[in-house]
Amino acid sequence: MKTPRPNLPALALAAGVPGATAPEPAAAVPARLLVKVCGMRDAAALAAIAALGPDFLGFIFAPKSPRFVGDVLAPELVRALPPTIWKVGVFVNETTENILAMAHRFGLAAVQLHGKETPAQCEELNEAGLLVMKAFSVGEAVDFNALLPYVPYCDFFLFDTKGAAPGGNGAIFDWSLLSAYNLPVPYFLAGGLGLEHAAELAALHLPGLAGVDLNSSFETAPGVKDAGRLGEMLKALKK
Ligand SMILES: O=C(O)c1ccccc1NCC(=O)[C@H](O)[C@H](O)COP(=O)(O)O
Repeated sequence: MKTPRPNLPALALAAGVPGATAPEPAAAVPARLLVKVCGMRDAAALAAIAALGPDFLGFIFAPKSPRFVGDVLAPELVRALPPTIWKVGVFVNETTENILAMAHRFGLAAVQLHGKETPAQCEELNEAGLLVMKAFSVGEAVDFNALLPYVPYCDFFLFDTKGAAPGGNGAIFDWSLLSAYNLPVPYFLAGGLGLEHAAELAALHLPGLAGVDLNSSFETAPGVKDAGRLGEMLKALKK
């Protein structure tokens, strides 16, 4: 059974995706940054954070991460989240078979590939009906040409700070590196984003920027998100 996908046209419009069409004027959302809260692991906070209305919630299925879902979070809790929120499984160099099994078990509508996944694997997952986000680590420079083979199979890219771990390093990178972005895939900005960046992010204009990814800066412990601080951030970003 396919997991129902939230309203992609409305999200695409919000993100300024080229060629996105309005589903109905009433359903169109004002232009604003999409928000993904990543690394959800704490059952106690899940409902409170979902109630804040993030566009995407990320669940990490990389065993080495301190935010690894493992057996900590019951699949039913994830499946029961409102259908308006995209449930994203975050994977690092996982097989397509295992990704699809987890997507089915947790009712995931989207996958974020945070390792060395190939365009062919993105294509397989896209053909399986999942929204595909491919993450790329950013150091001193970005070679956008290297991303070209991924363009046909990805709904979003995600640019994250290069660090010791594949993700969740809690450090920002030089966002001005993205001012030369010229590909048709919208992207999320990730890496160490915190409340202190809210005003700058709300005013940020970068080609292709669709949303922001929030993670370790909003935690009291790895995987334990602070709903109060996240609420403040969402409010600031939606102004
Ligand atoms: O967060 C993790 O532990 C993680 C581990 C392995 C792969 C990906 C991971 N996170 C994916 C994300 O999208 C994070 O939100 C992103 O890396 C930014 O995290 P942070 O720097 O903590 O804001």
